[in-house]
Amino acid sequence: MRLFVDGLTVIDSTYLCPSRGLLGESWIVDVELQGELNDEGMVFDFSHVKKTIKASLDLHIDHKLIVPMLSPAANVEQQSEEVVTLSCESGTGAIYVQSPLSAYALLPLASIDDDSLARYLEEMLLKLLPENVKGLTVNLRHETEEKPFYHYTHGLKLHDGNCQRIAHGHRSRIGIWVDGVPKPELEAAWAKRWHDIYLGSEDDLVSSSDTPFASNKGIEDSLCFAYSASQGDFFIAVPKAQTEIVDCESTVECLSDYICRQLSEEFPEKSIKVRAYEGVEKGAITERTVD
Ligand SMILES: Nc1nc2c(c(=O)[nH]1)N=C([C@H](O)[C@H](O)COP(=O)(O)OP(=O)(O)OP(=O)(O)O)CN2
Repeated sequence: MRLFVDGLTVIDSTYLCPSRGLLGESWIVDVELQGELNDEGMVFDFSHVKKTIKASLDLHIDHKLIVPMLSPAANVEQQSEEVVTLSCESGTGAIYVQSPLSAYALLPLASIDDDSLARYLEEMLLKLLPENVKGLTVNLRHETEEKPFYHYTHGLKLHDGNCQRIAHGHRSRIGIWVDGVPKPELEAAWAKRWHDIYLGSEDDLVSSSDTPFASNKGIEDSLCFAYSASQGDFFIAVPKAQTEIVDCESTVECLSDYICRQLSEEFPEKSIKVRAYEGVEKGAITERTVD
């Protein structure tokens, strides 16, 4: 017997890609369980499927920086029991991160893609399921709607949960209307501008000398951001060309307002509406009207 749950949860994380650097991603998770019926006539109660699998994904993968430990490009050093540093000479420049250990998912994989991550999750999650469940298939998918989107990585220092982690991210669609008319060309322009971007707040920008990376290779071509939050101290250095400094926090409300403000400057006589997503099926709307 096979049991399925589509769209069980969404993983919003960032992974290290040796060629493209830090990639914010949102994976919609579908699962299929293969097994025998238990005394209740079920393979596994849906509510337990949801709780068990979501809890494990939240603990081990969601809102983390996912690092393929078997890639020669990923250098991970444990500074103390709690603090870990990542260095990577990526195709887009040098990347350095220092965070609490809990902000990383250090996986025994050579690279991260939908397939390798799904196979890893199958192995990890099957161990949590009852004995009558003999197999598990995980399918990781993305939104299919044909709309421009960007991959962004960020951290919310003021968030009291896991969004404070300095390198987690999302794959996010963007909708723009000018005087009520949809503008696919502006949506595409923002998707291009924020393609594989790190969004750092102006308030968190620091000199490299105020980070543990001061003398690291390629640091002169990087921008550094740092802050302390309830989970610990966070530092990141990202290639300048892959970074945009925003004059606000990077909550989706502030980002949609930021995009709207920039468009209002570009089109001062026009009414603007921005619908910015944070991952899948959620986000914020900002509207500026002119009389
Ligand atoms: N109003 C807002 N709320 C939150 C924002 C935000 O910008 N505006 N941002 C975040 C985080 O950045 C986070 O990455 C969002 O992830 P989300 O999946 O929604 O968070 P949860 O893990 O709590 O939700 P689940 O989907 O149940 O995993 C948080 N909030």
